[in-house]
Amino acid sequence: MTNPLFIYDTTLRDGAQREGLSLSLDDKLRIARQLDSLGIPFIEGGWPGANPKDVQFFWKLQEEPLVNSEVVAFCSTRRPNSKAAEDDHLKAILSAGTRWITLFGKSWDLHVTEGLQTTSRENLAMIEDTILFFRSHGRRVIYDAEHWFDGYKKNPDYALQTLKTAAKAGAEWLVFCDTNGGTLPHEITQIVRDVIQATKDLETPFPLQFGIHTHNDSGTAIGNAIAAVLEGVKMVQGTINGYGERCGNANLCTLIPNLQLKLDYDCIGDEQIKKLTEVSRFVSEVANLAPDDHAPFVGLSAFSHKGGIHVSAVQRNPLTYEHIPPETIGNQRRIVVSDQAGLSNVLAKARTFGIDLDRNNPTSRKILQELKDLENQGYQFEAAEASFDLLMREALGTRKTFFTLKGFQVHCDKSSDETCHALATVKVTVKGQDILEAAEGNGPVSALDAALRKALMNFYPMIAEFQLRDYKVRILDGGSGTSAKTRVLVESSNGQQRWTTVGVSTNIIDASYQAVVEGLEYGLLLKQQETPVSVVTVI
Ligand SMILES: CC(=O)SCCNC(=O)CCNC(=O)[C@H](O)C(C)(C)COP(=O)(O)OP(=O)(O)OC[C@H]1O[C@@H](n2cnc3c(N)ncnc32)[C@H](O)[C@@H]1OP(=O)(O)O
Ligand SMILES: CC(=O)C(=O)O
Repeated sequence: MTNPLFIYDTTLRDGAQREGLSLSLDDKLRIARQLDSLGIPFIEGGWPGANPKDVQFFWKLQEEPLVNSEVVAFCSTRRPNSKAAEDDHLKAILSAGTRWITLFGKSWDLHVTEGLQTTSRENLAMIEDTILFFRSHGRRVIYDAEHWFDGYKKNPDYALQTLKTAAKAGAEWLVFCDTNGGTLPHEITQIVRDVIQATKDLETPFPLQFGIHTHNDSGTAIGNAIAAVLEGVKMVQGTINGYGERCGNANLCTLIPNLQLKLDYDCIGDEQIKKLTEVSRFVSEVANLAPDDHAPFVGLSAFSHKGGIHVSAVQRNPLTYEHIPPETIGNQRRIVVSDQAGLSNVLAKARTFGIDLDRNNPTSRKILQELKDLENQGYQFEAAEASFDLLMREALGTRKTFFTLKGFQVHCDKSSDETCHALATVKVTVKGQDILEAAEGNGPVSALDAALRKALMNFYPMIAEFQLRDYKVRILDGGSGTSAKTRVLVESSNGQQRWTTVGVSTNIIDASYQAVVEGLEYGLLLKQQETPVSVVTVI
């Protein structure tokens, strides 16, 4: 490593302080193993003693240790007017069995007097005593200087005393924390520069190393961390997907590529950085939070091209509209079709569907025109690529007819016990036979879906595997009241793949019907397809 930078992940501790995020013991262990495989040097696992789950987490890792990463226990300094050696909270930290402990202490005198309700002198004693206690038990200490920047701005002399106390007591890393997230990058630059200068001649048991821990309350967590790195800090703390207290922490999925690919620091291996997108999505899945499609580097849309001008150019040379090759961090380029499209979008999309289409084929323009006309009527194909694939096949005369719809009826009634019942009847022609089927459902769409499946099941038994996974409705021109147009997006699945179809009508049942029918048709088409097409998401 020529330019090492130590990444410190706190997803399992500060990340878990995000409102709405709750990780079970098993979730924490699964995430830790992913971070380990990513080669993150330090993983903060939690605060042993704060809750039973965090205690068990460390015990489990003692049984099956991580391979690449150091797991770190987190805690505060001892309580005021006590002894570290007699503090049960600190004993619980030792029992976690980690080599490294991260200890946070107060840098801001306001927190000492108001938060801890103690004296400035006692706070220094708490920092020193706790670090000496851990060192006497052979532990290595990272010192998180909580509220560093706010404390330094208000009372630089006292803030420096706290930091020097930690360094002299034997903390190996001093981490500047922007705990309230209110600091801006130019302030970080100046303060980090001044403090490194002010401590350069300090006599300490270990050579001093500095770190940075930023929060995103001002939207500058990434810029702040980079500013500190450019001033010489060698540890960067953050979380996967930027999860964390309030507005979150510095997002490691953004920081790592910036530091490694643009600033040439060695953070994780070149092969491991290719797993970043996968790890980001894995963590959001385990955390049960929808992934941010527009997240830099790892978001689904981070390398999606929608405007026709962009698509045309990016196909000639990706550098025209991409800041890095998406594969570097395991993401991929996507071409989106919409009313912003040009012929380039249509041709690129055709290729991903396995359809042979070129610029000189007059059908290409016809498809583009139809796309724009339908989008003008309210269809949205960027979210419903399966319907766009069917539209192309229709235009080219290659759309296969699995069944022909003759019509449907839906009855809904609400009984005196307040429950709603729906009954749907469908008429279809399949392989030359006319079929009439009826089914009930808890609503008109589920009744229609059930009746259609019943009608088709004998001819296409694979329909039993298909599921309607998601159903989204949007009113397009709300000002028109009950005659407004409705767009329905239906996501279907066959257990291995997912695809989305769209329907638009002034009647919500008709719009749903179009989307459900195309969903079934596309599922049947996929079963016939020899090679998988990229319109579907592999589950
Ligand atoms: C900047 C950060 O993110 S720090 C991490 C914050 N994370 C968390 O708080 C999550 C885990 N915390 C917990 O489970 C609990 O708060 C515990 C177990 C730590 C403490 O619980 P309790 O004993 O019930 O105390 P409570 O949460 O009400 O208050 C915090 C106490 O810690 C004290 N404290 C705060 N910071 C420090 C510090 N650096 N050193 C010593 N004590 C501290 C406070 O003064 C307060 O003490 P008091 O109880 O004597 O008033
Ligand atoms: C330690 C920590 O999480 C903070 O100061 O934000």
